[in-house]
Amino acid sequence: MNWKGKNVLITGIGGFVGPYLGESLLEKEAIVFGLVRKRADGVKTKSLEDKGIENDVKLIGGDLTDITSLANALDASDPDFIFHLAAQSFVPRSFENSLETQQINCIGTANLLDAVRIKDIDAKIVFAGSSEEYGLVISSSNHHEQAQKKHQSIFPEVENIPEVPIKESNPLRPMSPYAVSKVYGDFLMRNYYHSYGMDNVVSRAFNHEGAGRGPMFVTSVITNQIMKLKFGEISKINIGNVNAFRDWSHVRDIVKGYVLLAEKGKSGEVYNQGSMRTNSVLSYILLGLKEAGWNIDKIETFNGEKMVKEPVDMDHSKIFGIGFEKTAVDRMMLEGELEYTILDKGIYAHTDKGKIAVEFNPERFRPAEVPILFANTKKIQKTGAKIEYKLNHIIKDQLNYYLKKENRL
Ligand SMILES: C[C@H]1O[C@H](OP(=O)(O)OP(=O)(O)OC[C@H]2O[C@@H](n3cnc4c(=O)[nH]c(N)nc43)[C@H](O)[C@@H]2O)[C@@H](O)[C@@H](O)C1=O
Repeated sequence: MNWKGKNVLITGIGGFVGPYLGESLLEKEAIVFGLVRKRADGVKTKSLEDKGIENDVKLIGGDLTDITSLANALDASDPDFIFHLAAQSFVPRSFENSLETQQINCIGTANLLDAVRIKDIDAKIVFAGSSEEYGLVISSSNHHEQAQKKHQSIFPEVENIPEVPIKESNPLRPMSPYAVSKVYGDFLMRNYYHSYGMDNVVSRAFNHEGAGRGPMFVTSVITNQIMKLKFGEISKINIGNVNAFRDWSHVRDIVKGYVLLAEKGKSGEVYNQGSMRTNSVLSYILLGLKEAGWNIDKIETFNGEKMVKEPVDMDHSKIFGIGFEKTAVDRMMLEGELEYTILDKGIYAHTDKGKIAVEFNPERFRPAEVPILFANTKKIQKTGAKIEYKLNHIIKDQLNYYLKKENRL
């Protein structure tokens, strides 16, 4: 498809993904408009400045919760395509500020859809849904059994049949207000397609990371702390639930997917976006330490219990099709009843440069957790989507970002 001269409106262009998408569409010679929230000191453009595209995108001040501002943004941009990325996207914040999340993510999406409908704008909309919509997913992994049992009471219809890798047809069992808000947007997009013939496509992207990822998300929390360790600014790693598994992609691969969905995605349909690999938070830490120059000999809990018999192959990208039994977390669970020891305290990673403490902080745990996410992306692959970045490339990009002192927090 030729993007030259096409008008594109990106909501949330000032966030993490928006600047990457804006940059990619500018390279294709599209005319990029971006909705940014107005603040007393003007519009927020730091993430666009970091990419050097702040003068190339046409910024429109507005707010999803104010339908008039959306109508104005549609007038100003006359879009052929809309990428609706704007959202309150941090899961813990959605527990603390549930209504704010519903206002922005639910009402905001409804406002955008209605503004497009009422103004009779002929634009294709790509909506940023989320893998969080799947929520409680049944895996065959032993160590998730406890978490699954605990939450099964919320979803009594759950059967114990493994559901990973997760297809688009998987039941949605959202586990946070954020996840519920994305289910709302996902269904409303499709409803407006069925009801009014609007050209709406839903992306359900699994976690995506890279330089500039918000500092509160776990991969930033980890890589920021690893670089601080490296420079002697802290002496240990502070983290929450290391047993969670996520399907982490590079943001650039997901952005390519968004563009392909705009070009080839079918209206009214849903497409997973992810890497088809899954790794634990603990693996991200260990792999991060390795990338930053530490060689890990063994891992043990603070109580001196051994967690792995030998160093683990920490890039699990090849495990698809085999199961997750070979990951560090699974091994430690298979070796004994270590779950509570681990969750309460922490581990030491013994390295060639001394031992590093990884402390599990109960304040970083969530009221409800999504134990595992692992994408089946066969559907989007038919549009030509491919994952190019390996996990260690993503980690390297993030470590390089935090190499700069001014980026470390
Ligand atoms: C696709 C989806 O992706 C993201 O949602 P998320 O998966 O909640 O991302 P996260 O990086 O905050 O957490 C990942 C996992 O890591 C665990 N974890 C442990 N320790 C810490 C910790 O210290 N901080 C954080 N944030 N998480 C921690 C935490 O409990 C969770 O299991 C958003 O972009 C969302 O908008 C979205 O749509």
